[in-house]
Amino acid sequence: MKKVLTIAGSDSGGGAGIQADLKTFSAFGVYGMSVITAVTSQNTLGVSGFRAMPAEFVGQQMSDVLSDIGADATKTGMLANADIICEVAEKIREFKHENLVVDPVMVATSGDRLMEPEAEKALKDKLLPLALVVTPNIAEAEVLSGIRIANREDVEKAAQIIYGWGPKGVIIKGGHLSGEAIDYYYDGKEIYEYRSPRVDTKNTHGTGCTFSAALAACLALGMPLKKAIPIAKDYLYLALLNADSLGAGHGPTNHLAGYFDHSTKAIRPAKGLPAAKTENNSRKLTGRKLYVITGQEFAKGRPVTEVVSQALAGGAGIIQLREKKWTTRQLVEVGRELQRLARENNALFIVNDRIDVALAVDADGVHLGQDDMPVRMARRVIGPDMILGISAETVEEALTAEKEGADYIGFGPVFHTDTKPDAGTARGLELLAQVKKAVSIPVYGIGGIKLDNAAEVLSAGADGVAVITAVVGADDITLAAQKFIHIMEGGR
Ligand SMILES: Cc1ncc(COP(=O)(O)OP(=O)(O)O)c(N)n1
Ligand SMILES: Cc1nc(C(=O)O)sc1CCOP(=O)(O)O
Ligand SMILES: [Mg+2]
Repeated sequence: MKKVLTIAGSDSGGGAGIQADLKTFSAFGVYGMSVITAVTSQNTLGVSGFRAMPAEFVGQQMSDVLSDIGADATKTGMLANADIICEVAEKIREFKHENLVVDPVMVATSGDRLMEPEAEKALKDKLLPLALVVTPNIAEAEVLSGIRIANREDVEKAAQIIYGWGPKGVIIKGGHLSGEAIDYYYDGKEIYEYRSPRVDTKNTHGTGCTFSAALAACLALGMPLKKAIPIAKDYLYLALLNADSLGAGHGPTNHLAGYFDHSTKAIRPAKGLPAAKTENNSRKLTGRKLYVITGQEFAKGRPVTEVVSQALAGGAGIIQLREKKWTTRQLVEVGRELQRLARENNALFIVNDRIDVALAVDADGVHLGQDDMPVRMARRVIGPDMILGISAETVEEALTAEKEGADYIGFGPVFHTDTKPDAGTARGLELLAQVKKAVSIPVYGIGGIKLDNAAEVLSAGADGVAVITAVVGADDITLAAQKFIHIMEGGR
């Protein structure tokens, strides 16, 4: 398991601090450890008081966990005073810890101070230079930068000033500004925006802790910051959306919203967690130029398993099970067999339309169209590691699919096809080229692709071709697949 350490204060109310961090770590499937800097006495209405730990005892906790268990990422939250900050910074340096998320906790949602004002200098001088990223909200960014923030321009200025204190990145969380919840990430060169719809709730206690803990968990899981930020943001969005009103004030968010559905009282499977694709998914497709899709009615009476075996023998890199008229039982039975055949041949196996079948047979991926489950929702259901292919016939559809979590685009119909009666008119090679330019995930051309036009499809930019009849309907399936590959590798 990846291991994540939080160095923060205990929240007796359970919604922020150490408690929020550990719940978040659990939701991301990482092993959570805690170094407690202070014990606060608080509930949803406010903080009635806190007792800080002696600084050297904070250091002792850090030494004990880091020398034995170690951590793939660490986050800091409430550090209470300058002595603790200096001690934490020293230990971070001693253990050469790089994946450090600093959440500069100064004031609670309730308005209560959680850090002595004199400690700000220690935070800037000692800890920020060690941070991979610092995650102030607007109020904290104002304190750290010394400027008032009212708009995006001010955010940029503040981010640059804070960057000057030494962190490798700055995320200013715009949740406290009005309108959409926009977070701004500054990497020293550019400002990136991450948007999510605003959740209308008073249950915002612990949002900063939760976001930074999610970020640390993602870093521990090996994601780069640019990838981790939208995932942490998505996780927080779901936690806010599913927050129950506990207590009379600002209630906590629902850290385990991805696991437990309060409306049905059902434990959700882990695959229901908010998830974003891994970078790796698209890379799994690299070099796989021939994508063969089944279609029993075009197979001249040969069983689908035989067709697929022959296509694999000819070098098909991806197989899709697409049988519109089959029962679920047929799909899972044959699906299981096709998955086995694909693995044996080092190919990928994708199921068309049916997420449930794809999950049931442990397929490598699922392919969905524009009328199927929305991409984000599908991604949540299948988890981060399964390949998600999405059909698109315009640049806009392709861009949206990519943004929402698709791993590849099936663009079509490139040419006229009778195989899919509802496919619409041919979209052409020019539009294919535009789609390819617009997205950074692989694009497969589909629809009416034959041996005599496959090379043009690749020249227009496609990463490969997806075909039904040209392979499934060929007299010699293996030979047809081999010829496609030969042509696409530059042969004639
Ligand atoms: C690789 C690939 N691209 C596109 C499609 C078409 O999917 P969809 O638009 O959902 O239509 P149906 O195939 O379900 O009729 C595909 N299957 N594969
Ligand atoms: C399944 C499918 N999807 C299409 C799309 O445009 O999205 S065209 C298509 C049929 C592809 O079959 P053939 O290779 O026989 O033309
Ligand atoms: Mg479909």
